[in-house]
Amino acid sequence: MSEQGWPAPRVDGAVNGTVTVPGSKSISNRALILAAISDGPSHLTGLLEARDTSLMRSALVSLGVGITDSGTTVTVTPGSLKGPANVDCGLAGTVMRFVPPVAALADGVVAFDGDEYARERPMGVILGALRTLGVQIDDGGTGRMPYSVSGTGSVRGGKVTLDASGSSQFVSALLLAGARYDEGVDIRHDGKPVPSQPHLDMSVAMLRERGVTVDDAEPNRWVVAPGPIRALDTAIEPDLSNAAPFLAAAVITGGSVTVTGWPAETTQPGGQLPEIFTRFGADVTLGTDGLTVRGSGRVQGCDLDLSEVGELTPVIAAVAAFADGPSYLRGIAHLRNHETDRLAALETEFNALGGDVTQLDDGLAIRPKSLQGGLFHTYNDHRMAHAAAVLGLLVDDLRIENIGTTAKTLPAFPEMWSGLAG
Ligand SMILES: O=C(O)C1=C[C@@H](OP(=O)(O)O)[C@@H](O)[C@H](O)C1
Ligand SMILES: C=C(OP(=O)(O)O)C(=O)O
Repeated sequence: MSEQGWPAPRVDGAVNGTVTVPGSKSISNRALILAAISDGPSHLTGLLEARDTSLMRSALVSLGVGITDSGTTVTVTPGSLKGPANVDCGLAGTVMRFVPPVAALADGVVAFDGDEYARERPMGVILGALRTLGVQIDDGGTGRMPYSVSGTGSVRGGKVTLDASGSSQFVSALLLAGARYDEGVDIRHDGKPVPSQPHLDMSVAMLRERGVTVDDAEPNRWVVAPGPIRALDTAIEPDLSNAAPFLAAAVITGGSVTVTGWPAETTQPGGQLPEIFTRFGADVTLGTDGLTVRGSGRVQGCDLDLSEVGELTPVIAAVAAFADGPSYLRGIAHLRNHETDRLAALETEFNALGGDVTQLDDGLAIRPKSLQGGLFHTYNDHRMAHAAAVLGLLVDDLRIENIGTTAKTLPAFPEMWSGLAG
């Protein structure tokens, strides 16, 4: 199977159906982190069960946090944080960036490592910021994995200036733990714009829901007051970014797909999917049964700024490959720092099927061409696999190398996809 790849289902008509996706990765891992450093036990329902959340759970347990399952409820009980501990980050940005600021509150040494490619993902900005806030860190001067955090049981905190143009996760990481620092945190961003604004809003909203005072009124500045984080029983929203490939199937085949449980309001980047798919020419409605996307049978080329919703890019690129004219996806230079260099990977893999994709300084130009089948490489990137599956609906004999990489955020993806399109 691995050399041959997973045969992507090919359809010769409209894809129609209803899909229920599990919990949001980004909300799940924030809920786990915040519960772990809050003032009492929290009960979480709808928590995502996938590689990234399992790595987060193991990391927190290794620091002394209690996490137990009872039916569909996960109970997180804060404990006194301590090392020594070893944290496996896998390829999860939310683990490699969000856990070090928490480990800094532990008493003892916490060592971090991860997948081979995790060593390529930038860490220097967040490690440097933590040093400024009084934390001792050893990364051998590399600004990358592996690194260790030597905690003393408390962190001074205070003012820090950083360049978060490479990833919003550098800011979110400090926001999530900052209330537990003696002086809180006062973060200023200095550099090109910070991407992924919805994810920053998500961090701020989840802190406020737990009684933390966060001032983000001034652009590029976030001030978190020191104080307790209240425990909170909460239900996690479905992962709207993981809903994207299923909805895209309707857009490109002229079908109709409903995703259940779509929130009326959300801080997830997927909240922008209705607008994006409308731009491509689909009809989108939000009803009591969920969000329904209906393809019109025609996909319009688009010029889109995806800087706020970068993680949606691979699936959007796949939709653009079937448009009636060129598309330009902009504002996403930071995707070169994701699970793989997504701009290079999309260019290489689409073009290997006969496509015409070129990298821009900050994005991709996609000129639709007739595609032929072949083995699509995923580079251990779940969203490359989603993009390939979308292409495979309308391309003969497309095979996906390492479909198992979808386990990062949606282990059931192959069965769910076959169920909808097979
Ligand atoms: O905070 C988060 O949960 C995330 C922030 C974003 O990171 P970048 O700002 O690095 O793109 C996003 O792409 C990632 O999938 C999840
Ligand atoms: C960029 C992503 O993940 P991570 O949380 O590992 O940065 C993603 O899921 O698209």
